[in-house]
Amino acid sequence: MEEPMGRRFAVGYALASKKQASFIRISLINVAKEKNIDLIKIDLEKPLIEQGPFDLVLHKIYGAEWRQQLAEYSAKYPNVLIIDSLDAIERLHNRISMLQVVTELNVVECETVSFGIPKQIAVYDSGAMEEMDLESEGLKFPVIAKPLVADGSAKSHKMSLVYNRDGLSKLKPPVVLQEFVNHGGVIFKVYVVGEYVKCVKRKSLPDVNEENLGSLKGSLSFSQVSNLNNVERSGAYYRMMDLDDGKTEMPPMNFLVDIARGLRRAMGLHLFNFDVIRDTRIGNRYLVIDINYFPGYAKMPGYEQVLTDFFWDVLHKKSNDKKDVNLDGLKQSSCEKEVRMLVNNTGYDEGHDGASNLPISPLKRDEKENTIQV
Ligand SMILES: Nc1ncnc2c1ncn2[C@@H]1O[C@H](COP(=O)(O)OP(=O)(O)OP(=O)(O)O)[C@@H](O)[C@H]1O
Ligand SMILES: O=P(O)(O)O[C@H]1[C@H](OP(=O)(O)O)[C@@H](OP(=O)(O)O)[C@@H](O)[C@@H](O)[C@@H]1OP(=O)(O)O
Ligand SMILES: [Mg+2]
Ligand SMILES: [Mg+2]
Repeated sequence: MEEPMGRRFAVGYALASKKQASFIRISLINVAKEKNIDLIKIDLEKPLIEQGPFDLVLHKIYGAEWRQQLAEYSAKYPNVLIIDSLDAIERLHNRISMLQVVTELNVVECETVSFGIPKQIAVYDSGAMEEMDLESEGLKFPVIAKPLVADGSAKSHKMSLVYNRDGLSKLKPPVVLQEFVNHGGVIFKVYVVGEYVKCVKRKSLPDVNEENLGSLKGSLSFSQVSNLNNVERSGAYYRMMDLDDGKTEMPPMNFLVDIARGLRRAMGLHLFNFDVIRDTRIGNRYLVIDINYFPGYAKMPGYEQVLTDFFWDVLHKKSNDKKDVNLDGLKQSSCEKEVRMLVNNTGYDEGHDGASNLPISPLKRDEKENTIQV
């Protein structure tokens, strides 16, 4: 049912100051305002329960205390929407569980494009690292070593490209050792906002020539752009990273939309992006290498409208794309044959949300958690 004329909605946001500075721009506040949506800062110094009331809480804050605050808030205001559930978000804090979900999505009968994840293993301590036999794990040098924990800390973005055993010995477990896949120095970042999907290409690590491996020293450390300081993260930086070479072919959009939809449902999340590379050995094989909760949306041109539309949709409990929610039948094929995204080997059948095992219906409230189902 439509809200009465003039009804305003309060969206509370709980964000770290860096995130707030990049995301809550005056332009976003104004576009939202035009749609009767007021964006209101949640004061993290005060108990959440004393603030609001909000129709929707948007957050990128972690930890037991915040979890408790959200639970109390939901209990006091059973109708508040919390986007997204902390349990669902926290699956992304471990680089194994983060990508596991990708392997549980299945594209049936698509001959032209395929997707997956690079081979990877977690190493939990130095002893295990010393004994590590990459080959028996199905890996070979070079590998990329990533902190197992991906909690947004500076540490969690510190990576190394490891060329040989010497490089392995310098790593500080727990880490994930991931197959380094040559991908032509281009990464595709796929931004998801509910049902909206946008792909951009950026510069990535250059290919490694295996013939040169012997001459390279143990490892090369680097850190991802998300932890550069504000000067380094200026517009000029992103212009430099944006790849407008005109020659890199984008992955098929409907293929990405299928993956995005599958991930959204399997993870029970609305706001995330995923990084995709094209395996140059195989051609049309795409690998998901990273999934991030509530990424840097402000880098998307027109993000104000996209986010406002999303808020409006969820606040009005409507779905733009009902067929998207109804998983019966085969639709939106990624290739000429029909493609079906299924959450397999989880025991969930169609019409279920792999993350919460609750039946899916269009943006319906989960009364227990005050989250909405995707
Ligand atoms: N398996 C891989 N093969 C080749 N290059 C990779 C691989 N994994 C990561 N990279 C490169 O390393 C970069 C950092 O990796 P990743 O995206 O996993 O780190 P992150 O710190 O989680 O990044 P973000 O800031 O997006 O959260 C990627 O953007 C890509 O350039
Ligand atoms: O800060 P930016 O705008 O670059 O956004 C980055 C975001 O940092 P922030 O949430 O602290 O802002 C990162 O979050 P954490 O992993 O560190 O939690 C991660 O999501 C990156 O992938 C985002 O970069 P993008 O993928 O969009 O290029
Ligand atoms: Mg990344
Ligand atoms: Mg990441």
